[in-house]
Amino acid sequence: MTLILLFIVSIPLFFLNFFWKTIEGILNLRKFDYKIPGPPTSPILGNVQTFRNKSTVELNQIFLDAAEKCRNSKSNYMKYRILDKLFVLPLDGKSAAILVSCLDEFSDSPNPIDIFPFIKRCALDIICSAVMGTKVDAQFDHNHPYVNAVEEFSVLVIQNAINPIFQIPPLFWLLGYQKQKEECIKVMKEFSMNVISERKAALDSGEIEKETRKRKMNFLDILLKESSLSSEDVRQEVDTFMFAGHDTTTSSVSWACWNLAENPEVQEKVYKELVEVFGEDEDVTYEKMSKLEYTERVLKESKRLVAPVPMVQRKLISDLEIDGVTIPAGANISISPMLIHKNPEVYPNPEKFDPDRFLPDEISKRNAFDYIPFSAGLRNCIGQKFAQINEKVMIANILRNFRLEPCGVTKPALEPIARPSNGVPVKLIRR
Ligand code: HEM
Repeated sequence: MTLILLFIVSIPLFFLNFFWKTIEGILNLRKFDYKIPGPPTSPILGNVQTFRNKSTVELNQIFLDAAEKCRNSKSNYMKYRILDKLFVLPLDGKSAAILVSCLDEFSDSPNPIDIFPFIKRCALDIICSAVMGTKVDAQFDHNHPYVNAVEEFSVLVIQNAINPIFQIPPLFWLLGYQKQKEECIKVMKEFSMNVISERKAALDSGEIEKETRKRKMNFLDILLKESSLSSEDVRQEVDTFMFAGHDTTTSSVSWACWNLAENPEVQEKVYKELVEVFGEDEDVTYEKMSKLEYTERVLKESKRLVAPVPMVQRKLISDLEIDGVTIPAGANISISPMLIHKNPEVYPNPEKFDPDRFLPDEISKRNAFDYIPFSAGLRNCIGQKFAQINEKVMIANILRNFRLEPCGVTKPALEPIARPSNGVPVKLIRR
């Protein structure tokens, strides 16, 4: 009898324990509710109704937790030094060339092909070799355990951000997602840890020469040189770069392809520029990339039209007054590059795709904060130079080989990274 009683009492306690964090979070948020103008919030549910299928308060929390962790990381300062080095890595023209050969199979087919997964696997290959100095060959080996784990985990993170059901730990667990998440993390951790240990051993034994002028170092080598970092610190940094780098680049290149497909006259101008700069020479060099001025404007305009990171989050450390409304210190706020980029006072006819908005004269008329695809301030994107050069390499390879024709419709999904909801459905016409 006592056992049964104990069992009955323990069930609500068990659930209260699971829910406590959620309840605490809601109570904390409600402290600020009444001071902030905007859609009314209901008890317990808060803004869930308003944000359902759009963005969520939970989404904010995920970003805030990540930012908090990063802020406390001891290698934070170091990242800024690494940035320059990451930029001078040899260009990865090989991965982009593989992308072309993978797409070639579908060229001139009467059926449309979604090129989004191809771009994603190429971005993963590029980032893996730049960050870890290793190959996962995602473009060939679609069943590579690391690649599968990264993809599965990304889906779970997105679901976690947009689906309030995922915020209820017992449900998350009961539906089997917790186990799936843990397995993905295990595979990813083991993979990066193995790469780190092997690289460390090779560096220590002299099998791979330490920093030399001949061999440009990858991100992992630079981290391993920092004696203050434990292997776990290094792993966390590597994983951050992997995750911050590959989905964002995928989104950006995908939208550039889509916008080019939808704007054939712009696409032809890019192709003309590529022919002028490359001629018959296949080699991808920094010099050639710097000459692709029109292509650069196209990529910038594409990130204006669809910001790959639609929102960034901050926690206010002091009161902030905007237009006579005070937002109190401690509030979580979202800043939306997506909305800022569509301000008609700054960008007339904002839905129009017009790369000439990024001619030097036009840029000089605007405030620097009118265009923030990589965010702004101290915590802006650390990989932006690296990202921009790789975007160019991928677009140059695709467009030199294919003409893109749009098929169907695709829209930015309201997720932490603006994935095209319907992929990038195009016809590939061989040049
Ligand atoms: C087109 C591609 C990319 C876009 C649009 C993009 C955009 C962003 C944005 C908006 C942030 C948030 C900053 C904030 O909270 O204010 C960010 C952070 C970050 N990005 Fe990128 N990113 C891209 C590619 C990359 C790449 C390729 C890497 C690594 C090689 C990278 C590494 C990072 C890191 C480490 C952070 C966190 C910085 C910090 O917290 O100090 N990103 N990125």
